[in-house]
Amino acid sequence: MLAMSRHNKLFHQLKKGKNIPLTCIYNMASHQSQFTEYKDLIQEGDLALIWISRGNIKAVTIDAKESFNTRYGTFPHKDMIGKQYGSQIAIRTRGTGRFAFVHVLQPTPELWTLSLPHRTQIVYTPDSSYVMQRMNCGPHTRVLEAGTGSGSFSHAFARTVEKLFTYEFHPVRYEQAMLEFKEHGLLNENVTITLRDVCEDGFTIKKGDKTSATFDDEDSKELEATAVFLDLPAPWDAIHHLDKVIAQDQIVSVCCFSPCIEQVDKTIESLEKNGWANIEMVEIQGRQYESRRQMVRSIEDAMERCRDIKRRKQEGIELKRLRIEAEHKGETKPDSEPTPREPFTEKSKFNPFGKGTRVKEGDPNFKWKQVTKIESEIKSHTSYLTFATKLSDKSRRDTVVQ
Ligand SMILES: C[S@@+](CC[C@H](N)C(=O)[O-])C[C@H]1O[C@@H](n2cnc3c(N)ncnc32)[C@H](O)[C@@H]1O
Repeated sequence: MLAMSRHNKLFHQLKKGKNIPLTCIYNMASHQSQFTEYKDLIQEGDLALIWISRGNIKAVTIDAKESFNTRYGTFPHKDMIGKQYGSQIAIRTRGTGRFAFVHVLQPTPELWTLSLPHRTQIVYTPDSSYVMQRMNCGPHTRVLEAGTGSGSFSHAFARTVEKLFTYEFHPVRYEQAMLEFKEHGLLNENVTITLRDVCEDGFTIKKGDKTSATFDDEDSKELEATAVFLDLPAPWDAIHHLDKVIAQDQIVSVCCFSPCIEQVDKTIESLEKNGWANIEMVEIQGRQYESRRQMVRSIEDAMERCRDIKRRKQEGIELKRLRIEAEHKGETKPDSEPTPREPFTEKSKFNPFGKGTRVKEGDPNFKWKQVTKIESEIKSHTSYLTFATKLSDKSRRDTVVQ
């Protein structure tokens, strides 16, 4: 059995549609976020990501009494405790007695994106990293995100920005994301999640709303957002609500993530109508670049190749003539075959244009240059990214200018 933390148990209950009181979520043992604080050693209670193979990473809560099961065998958590994050843990496999191993990794937003439980489509790192740098996200950025979905992008924002206000209108997804953020120590840090249809009701967070925000004397939260990320089916319906909640005296960036060009069209229309500027649409296309060595060929090689073609042609003509003659004489084979050709070059019949003896890439007997080969297929298109900026208060402030 996989180790089942309290988090996982609550998660299962949520999946079965059971109502879990918020107090229960809040009372869960809170700890510092492993997503923002790095540590060296694996400890009891840690959230660890177990790398089994590329594309197979599992999240577990380390518990000395539990084990991590794979098809190759069982890895007791107690063998992991006290080891450095990144360590390889090996066991003897059942039956064969050979070794099987996993690596225990510290959670990062990038690894979480690869291992999280999918409740929706998610934003992957090639997009999220580009969006964050385009919107100049840093330790002073205050971000509005809708919808939260599976919380993939929320984890990346949470590591970088001052404050993240994320909104989700699906009640079960809201509860699940809230639970996950709490478990990952993000609610204590800089993340607020609110149950909200942002297209209908905008972004303002008030006392009495269903939200993880806590209130002291104030009736509503001051959002003062400087960046907005909308991953919604109809972002154009949310844009007119932004004026109330974005910073007035700073350049605010917005990015809308939409899979269809028709959505981009409607979004741009709404951005223009609501006074957003510098509108630009970007598509991220991911390709693998492979570093290879290519043989450097000289003019002499090319000439030798031409001579070789000519020689082969003449040999072919001669052979054909001999065969016709043999046929006339009623023989099956010609009396004589053309004399064998000379080797192409001194380097043992090597033909630098592909035919003949194969040469291993990098063979020190030949000259090579480093080249890049790209995959012809584009794999990672997920959505179009529409960016825009807005500066609401354009008045000159002499104190700042002086
Ligand atoms: C594609 S998912 C977002 C995935 C997220 N960006 C991630 O990386 O995990 C879109 C989410 O938006 C939510 N949503 C759709 N319309 C909404 C609205 N008007 N207000 C708030 N959330 C909404 C959906 O319930 C869904 O969970």
